[in-house]
Amino acid sequence: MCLDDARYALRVPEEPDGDVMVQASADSDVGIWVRGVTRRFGTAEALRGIDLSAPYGRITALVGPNGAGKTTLLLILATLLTPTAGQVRVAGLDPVADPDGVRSRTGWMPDALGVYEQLTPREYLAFFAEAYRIEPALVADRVAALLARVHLAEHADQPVHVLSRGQKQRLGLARALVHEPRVLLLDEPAAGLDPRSRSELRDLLRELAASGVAILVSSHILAELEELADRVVFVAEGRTVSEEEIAGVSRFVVSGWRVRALDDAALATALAARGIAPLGITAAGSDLPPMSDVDAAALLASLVGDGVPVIAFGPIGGQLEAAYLALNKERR
Ligand SMILES: Nc1ncnc2c1ncn2[C@@H]1O[C@H](COP(=O)(O)OP(=O)(O)OP(=O)(O)O)[C@@H](O)[C@H]1O
Repeated sequence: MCLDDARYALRVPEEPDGDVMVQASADSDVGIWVRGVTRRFGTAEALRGIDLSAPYGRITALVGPNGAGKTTLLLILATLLTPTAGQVRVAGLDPVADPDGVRSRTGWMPDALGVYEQLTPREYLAFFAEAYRIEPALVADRVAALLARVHLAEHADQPVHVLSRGQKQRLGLARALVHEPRVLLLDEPAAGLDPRSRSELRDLLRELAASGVAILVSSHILAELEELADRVVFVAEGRTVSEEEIAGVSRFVVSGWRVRALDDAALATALAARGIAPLGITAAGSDLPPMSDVDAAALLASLVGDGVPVIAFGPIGGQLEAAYLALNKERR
């Protein structure tokens, strides 16, 4: 078990399940609200000015290169680090002034989960439920429901050390949910998960968002975040570079579009007739030069209208990846 995990669970408020008034604030309609946050470690500036919002009911992706400050920010939101300057509200509360209040409303899943290897998943979750002061009569049912929800019911009574990495990851998610948080912070939650587990994680996070939870998730797997998230916050060198709706990131597409058809010859003929020369042709499809969303939509419609059996048409590398690369290019 890592120290942060123990500190996090054990410093919880006296009555997290009670009707605690959420501190009124202009920003209490968003789960997470961050303005001008900086954090220094000695002379190193890990965060130099982060702004972001993560609304309730939505999944916000935190995207940035190695060392951008994502984990530092998540630790601040989880009350495990204090900011050097700036304002932070999590579930309407200030993590520095009211860390216990924030912890009672926040689920935190770090990238490397420390677990008590000798406990079983059932015992492990019951331990955290107790640490969060869940009503004892409710613990067994809540733990059983969580184990089923993360597909660990059949391993519920084996020691944690026999679980695979992916199964431990799912146990970590169950732990983050044990006190039914309103805000969920996930650092690289899909690391170590196989494709099926990733898709189940996606479904579970979508369900939680639909029930009103504000979710902030960092990951390097952009294609996956693109399917999962509603919004994205790009960070680099400790600063927010851009905050976007996923639906709007297509405006960043710079690297071109990829089209694939069941009939390669028909596609080649149709493109040539429109004066479009592919930049390259691979098994993945024909790579076309950059064009606007509107032009891409018109081209797709006209190819389909002419009977070309198109089976895929989209930005090369995915919209989020294209936006990420475009932003990095702008910055250079
Ligand atoms: N305790 C610390 N002491 C000194 N520097 C630190 C400390 N923690 C983080 N940093 C520095 O702060 C910067 C941001 O680190 P952070 O771990 O937040 O980045 P990240 O975006 O999560 O990176 P990654 O994607 O690689 O996990 C890095 O330059 C890192 O070296």
